[in-house]
Amino acid sequence: MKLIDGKALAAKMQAELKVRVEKLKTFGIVPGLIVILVGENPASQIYVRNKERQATAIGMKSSVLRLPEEIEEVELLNLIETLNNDDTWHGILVQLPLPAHISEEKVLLAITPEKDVDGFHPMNMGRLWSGNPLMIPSTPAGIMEMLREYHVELSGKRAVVVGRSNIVGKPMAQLLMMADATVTIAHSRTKNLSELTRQADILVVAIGQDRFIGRNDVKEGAVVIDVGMNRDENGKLHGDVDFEQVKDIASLITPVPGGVGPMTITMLMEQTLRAAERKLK
Ligand SMILES: NC(=O)C1=CN([C@@H]2O[C@H](COP(=O)(O)OP(=O)(O)OC[C@H]3O[C@@H](n4cnc5c(N)ncnc54)[C@H](OP(=O)(O)O)[C@@H]3O)[C@@H](O)[C@H]2O)C=CC1
Ligand SMILES: Nc1nc(=O)c2c([nH]1)NC[C@@H]1CN(c3ccc(C(=O)N[C@@H](CCC(=O)O)C(=O)O)cc3)C=[N+]21
Ligand SMILES: [Mg+2]
Repeated sequence: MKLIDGKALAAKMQAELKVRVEKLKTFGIVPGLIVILVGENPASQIYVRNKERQATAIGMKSSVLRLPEEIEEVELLNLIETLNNDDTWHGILVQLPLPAHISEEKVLLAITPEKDVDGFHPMNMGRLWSGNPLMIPSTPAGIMEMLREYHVELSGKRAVVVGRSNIVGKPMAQLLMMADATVTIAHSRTKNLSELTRQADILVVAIGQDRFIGRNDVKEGAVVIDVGMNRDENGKLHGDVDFEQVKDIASLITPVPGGVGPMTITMLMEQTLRAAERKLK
């Protein structure tokens, strides 16, 4: 078994991003990412702090707007409209999930697709699925970078993605398909899931179920990508894959933490930088 070190790859990419940021600054453009955080979700607080730290570390401008849980939907929509027209910000990210009284769909539609660094706007989703992407969701984008870095061959390989969310499972499947893998998407209603996952050369798991995938669910030599982030009662983080059970079966495997998570944040920075670089053209 070999570990896919997401943390190390993220650090390497950050150094490259820093050079691009400096270059852009010589043209008078400071790339900026603004994150909107509604309410007090403790997990979100951590991610948002990590994003701010990383943006600052590579020389980007970054700010977090912390809004009260009770904010009205229309206020949030107005704020997004203001940010859409503010040249300081090349990327706008609204941290999910949102409180129940705010429509996620309306909020995602309000962000101008050019600044939608998450790639969640229907136009960006549509562009990805039609094979002409503008912004790519950062978690699957980071996974593709990891597969590239570790020279994982995808063409003609059998890939199984477990989970069909708009932010991870679906875009992941499309990126793998664009790389010529044969892709199957599984979800909570899939029958004989284990039989399916055991056929995967590349197995991506994004379901939010603590250590759900075990030794009998993985083919010998498979590449296993674990997106899950599950915190146990002691505050310890676990993936959707039982790392201890699977590590000696997989040829390559991502740990949690230190795998997909750090790459997600770095790819967000990359998309923001790309949005800013487009201003030069
Ligand atoms: N490291 C990172 O950068 C990120 C990590 N995450 C983590 O990844 C996980 C998934 O996130 P997200 O995609 O947003 O989750 P969602 O809750 O939006 O989607 C979960 C998906 O998993 C499926 N699912 C749930 N239980 C099972 C099961 N027992 N068997 C098969 N499929 C199942 C669901 O099926 P159905 O559609 O039928 O309900 C659904 O499609 C979470 O742990 C999250 O914290 C998320 C984003 C980024
Ligand atoms: N609009 C929006 N965009 C997102 O990209 C988005 C979101 N909403 N909502 C929540 C999910 C989750 N997510 C993670 C980012 C980084 C880590 C990360 O850095 N994880 C570290 C550990 C962090 C820790 O210790 O808690 C690791 O895996 O090593 C994890 C999860 C982004 N998300
Ligand atoms: Mg979710």
